[in-house]
Amino acid sequence: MAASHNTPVLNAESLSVFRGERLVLDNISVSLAAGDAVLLTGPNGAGKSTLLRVLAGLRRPDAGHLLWNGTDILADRTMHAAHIAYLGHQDALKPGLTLSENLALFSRGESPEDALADFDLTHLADVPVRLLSAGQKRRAALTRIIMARAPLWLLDEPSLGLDIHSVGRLGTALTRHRQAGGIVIATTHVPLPLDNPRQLALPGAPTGNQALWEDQP
Ligand SMILES: Nc1ncnc2c1ncn2[C@@H]1O[C@H](COP(=O)(O)OP(=O)(O)OP(=O)(O)O)[C@@H](O)[C@H]1O
Repeated sequence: MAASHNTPVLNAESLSVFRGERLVLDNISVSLAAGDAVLLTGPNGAGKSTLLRVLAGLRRPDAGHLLWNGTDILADRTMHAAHIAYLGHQDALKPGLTLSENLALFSRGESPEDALADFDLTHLADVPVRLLSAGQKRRAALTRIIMARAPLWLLDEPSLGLDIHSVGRLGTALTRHRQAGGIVIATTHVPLPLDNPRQLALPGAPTGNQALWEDQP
């Protein structure tokens, strides 16, 4: 079943974020409407994952505004959580549960069969996730994204560890999501199977004192 969304619009306006004492994101603005896709690129440490986490409402920006259909995301992060499907570097699966059991945790009432088939995982449905390979786990995490039925996909290096066939399946899922009115924002260091994405290139760290780091969520 295709997702259907009411012409969502995401506006990020003049976002700035410090990590430790370093300004990682400096006055970043981006606006996306239904069907849009943006690739976040830039060198290691440029702030791509940080920006995704801010867009997901998982981290508060130090300056700027974040609006979903004109409403401040930070005013109601629980509400925003229903709009997003977030794929981080970790696959966020419970290793002791089977693939089906994991997906049941994210299901909004529908069976996982179609989403499992989308990533050729049907034959692994009853296998505990701890026994899956890295690429199989990544495919499982992408299956979870599909099952979230959320309009805004925030994907941190979604093709990491995928074989060529799975990259093709990812492309199909991305296209279908956009055709249904969804939005995709993805970080990547490699080409992704996305038609006509816009690109937001983050410049990366200036050379300078990096000894000011402190651990932050
Ligand atoms: N927990 C943390 N506490 C403080 N600073 C952090 C923390 N995690 C990351 N940083 C810093 O924030 C900056 C941006 O990191 P981020 O992970 O967003 O970069 P990235 O562009 O996604 O990098 P990569 O391409 O390596 O995945 C880096 O300089 C990093 O050192």
